[in-house]
Amino acid sequence: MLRCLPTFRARAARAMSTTPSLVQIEKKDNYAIVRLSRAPVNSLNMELLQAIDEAVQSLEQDKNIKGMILSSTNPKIFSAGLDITEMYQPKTKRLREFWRAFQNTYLRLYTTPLATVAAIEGHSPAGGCLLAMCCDSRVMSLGGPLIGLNETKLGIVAPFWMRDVMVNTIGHRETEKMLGLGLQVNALRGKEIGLIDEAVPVEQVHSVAEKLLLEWLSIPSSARKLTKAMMRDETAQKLRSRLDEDRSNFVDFCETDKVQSALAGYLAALKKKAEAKAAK
Ligand SMILES: CC/C=C\CCC/C=C/C(=O)SCCNC(=O)CCNC(=O)[C@H](O)C(C)(C)COP(=O)(O)OP(=O)(O)OC[C@H]1O[C@@H](n2cnc3c(N)ncnc32)[C@H](O)[C@@H]1OP(=O)(O)O
Repeated sequence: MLRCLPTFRARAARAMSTTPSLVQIEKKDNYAIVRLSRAPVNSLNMELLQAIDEAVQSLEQDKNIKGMILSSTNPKIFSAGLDITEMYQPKTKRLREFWRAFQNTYLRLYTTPLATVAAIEGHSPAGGCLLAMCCDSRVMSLGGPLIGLNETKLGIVAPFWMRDVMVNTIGHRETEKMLGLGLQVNALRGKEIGLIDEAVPVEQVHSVAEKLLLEWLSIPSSARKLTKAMMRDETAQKLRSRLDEDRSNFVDFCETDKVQSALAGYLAALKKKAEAKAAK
């Protein structure tokens, strides 16, 4: 048994060195850069959601770390939102675990005492937009990338807590339009409506994100954390008190024929677009 141990350890080490990590953490002096790293588009499957949750939790436990920049290893895509293949033709048990992972990741990121800034270089639809909105500030690159909650365009409905976070960020009327019409906007329009704090050329996204983070970190820490809690706890508590009900609503909705056929159509359209791109 003891003789097996080094072999087992060597295998585990090899596996760890070859399995790409879904989230990369780079620690700086008193903050970390957390890069989503699930090719090709950082679609949020259960494992990526759990990895984000664990990454934030581990940074919260590190006494030297006071803040984080949430970013992507893919400069063209921040995150494509929830992985649609998790919701299409699902197994109920996995679907339930997937939604719980989404709820947990939202609650962790929205209420973390760390100061958080989203550095958005590329597209950020739906669940990607939620991750960005959970941060204290958002910097986005000018030009092509779009951000927004586009769920209605897919024929699905965002849960109340995604709506609440958007209302807290851009107000009721703008949310009504963005959410109802499934709109995605570029950085300039995002800045006009308060969804984005800074719209800058792509090469400046990280330096401006760092500047914003340092501004948050210049505030006396306990005052900053208590104020964040005061602003956000009520919204988070609304979901905490209804976790199971929200999950049941999602699972029931997702498993309807109507939603399954909408997801099938959307996946087929994505595939067709990808094939046309590859053929060029
Ligand atoms: C029932 C549910 C009820 C309630 C849930 C409410 C909450 C839902 C939240 C969500 O997040 S839903 C997901 C919404 N996301 C989107 O609409 C984004 C869809 N994707 C795109 O628009 C584009 O892919 C892009 C992100 C702009 C990137 O474009 P690009 O041209 O760079 O890549 P391409 O489109 O070719 O995609 C590459 C590859 O990735 C697959 N893909 C893309 N997005 C997703 C996704 N969200 N889930 C799963 N897979 C995705 C795409 O099909 C291609 O795959 P292929 O290479 O195998 O063809």
